[in-house]
Amino acid sequence: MAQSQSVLSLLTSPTVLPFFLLAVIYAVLKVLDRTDIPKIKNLPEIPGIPILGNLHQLGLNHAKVAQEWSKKYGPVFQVRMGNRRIIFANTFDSVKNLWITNQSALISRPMLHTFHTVVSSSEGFTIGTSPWDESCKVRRKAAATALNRPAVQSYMPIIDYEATKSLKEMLLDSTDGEVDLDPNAYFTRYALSTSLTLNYGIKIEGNVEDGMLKEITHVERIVSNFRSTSNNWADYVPLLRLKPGGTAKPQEYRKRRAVYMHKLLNMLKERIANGTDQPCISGNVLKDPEAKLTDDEVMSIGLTMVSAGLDTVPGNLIMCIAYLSSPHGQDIQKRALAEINKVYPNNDAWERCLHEEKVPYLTALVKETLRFWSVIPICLPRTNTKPIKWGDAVIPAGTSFYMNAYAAHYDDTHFKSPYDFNPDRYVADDSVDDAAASRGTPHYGYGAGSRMCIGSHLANRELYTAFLRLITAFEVLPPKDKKDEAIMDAMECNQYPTSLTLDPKPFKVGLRVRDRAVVDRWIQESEERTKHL
Ligand code: HEM
Repeated sequence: MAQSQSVLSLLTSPTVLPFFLLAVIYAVLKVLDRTDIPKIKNLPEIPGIPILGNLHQLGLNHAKVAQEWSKKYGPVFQVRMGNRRIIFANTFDSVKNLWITNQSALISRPMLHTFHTVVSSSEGFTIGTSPWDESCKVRRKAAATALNRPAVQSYMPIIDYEATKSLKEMLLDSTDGEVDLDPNAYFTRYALSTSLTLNYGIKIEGNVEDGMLKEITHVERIVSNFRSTSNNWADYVPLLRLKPGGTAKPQEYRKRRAVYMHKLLNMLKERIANGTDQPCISGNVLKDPEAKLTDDEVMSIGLTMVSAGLDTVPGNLIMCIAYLSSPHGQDIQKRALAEINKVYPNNDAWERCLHEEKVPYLTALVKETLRFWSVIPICLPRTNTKPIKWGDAVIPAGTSFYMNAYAAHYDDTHFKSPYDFNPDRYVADDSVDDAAASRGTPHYGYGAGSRMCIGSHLANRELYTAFLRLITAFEVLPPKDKKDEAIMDAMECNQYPTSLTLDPKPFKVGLRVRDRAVVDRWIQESEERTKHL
């Protein structure tokens, strides 16, 4: 006791105290400054500062800043985001090497504080946010089977119904081209209602003002921001988690999400009990005595289905429509219509597109949209379960990897004139210089490798059908008022550049119906075909 008192008085004596305090501060800084993975040898590192690392330098637009850094530091480099070491890959070939050549090692996902600990504390994780384990494997397999090519073909009546509903509403709301429209809400409903019908057999019955549509869209958008790799500094700097009230917003949105997720599942369970349910993915799992999925796993598939296509499908659709309204977009529409008419001279494309994808230029338009607009500029993060070699560097297991899909999509060593919107780059025609892009991996819009998007067949069919029907029904024109014009740049058009998925700034387009009588007939035929839904 006497000894510890004398140590205390020595430490607090005026000559020793300043040095003691400095030593304490140094020790605390050393602890706070530690990273999950030590500096990796033989891999360029972006110079940063203690504790924050490079977090502050990455600013509001990580994809752009990292793209700039890659010009000086090379395609792959390490950064420190607070206490995490992250590998950024920024070119087409470096992504291919890490994500595809090393796909068995790069199979897991890191956990981030805001999303995994706060937002997901009750309803669990989606498939796309789950680290790789037995449960993730089972859920991914169940969802992938329900979203494979033949399964998606059987869902085409739903896409027929939803595409018709949205285009009909746009036709009426634009009063035959007099009123310019923001296409966002129409295609958000298209994507969400399709996913809900597939998963729960429940569709959004109302128009674009529907309450459930608005609530799910708003909550999922905010939740997507909590998933963002750049939005939440508390994910990287643990000290910030102590900030009073810091988790209030994530918790509020967790609760709001829980309300509709449980409501949807309970509605389905009730319908199964009454024998009034429609065939659907969660229903199949709930009714299958062989299915070995727990209630939490069924909830996880539901969460995945609700959220996965909600920003991504409409983001691509509406930004392509934005482009079509531009002066160059007028030429693209003319070319697309000519190609459609060539394949379908009898005016039956509206119906035939449900069974086949026979217009290569439209398939190319879908691919170019996914590349050009890069709606997930920094792909969902990965972590490696085994060491990965990059040049002379060995990246240890457990390191986080961020794919800069935006930079890879605008990599001029892979794409000719990447800043031009040019569907022809994906038309398999040898006269086009980078037609090679149409073979192999065309783009990273759906990610790459072992945890690539499993909804890509569904999304491709949703995009192809909507584009074909839109272009055959309407001329997409610039808005009458210049201030309503969309911004034709994948980064500048984003109202929240820190969000995980592109959140387009509002804009409007004009829609002039090509032939009202023909479009009315197509709508009527679709409504007749899908009246059982
Ligand atoms: C145009 C629309 C879509 C885009 C651009 C898109 C994009 C992506 C991307 C970039 C990833 C991460 C892949 C990776 O890490 O390599 C992903 C994962 C995923 N997507 Fe999509 N997606 C779309 C639509 C959908 C739809 C409609 C569904 C299902 C209804 C879906 C289900 C999933 C799932 C389950 C994962 C996680 C896969 C895993 O972690 O193993 N996606 N998506």
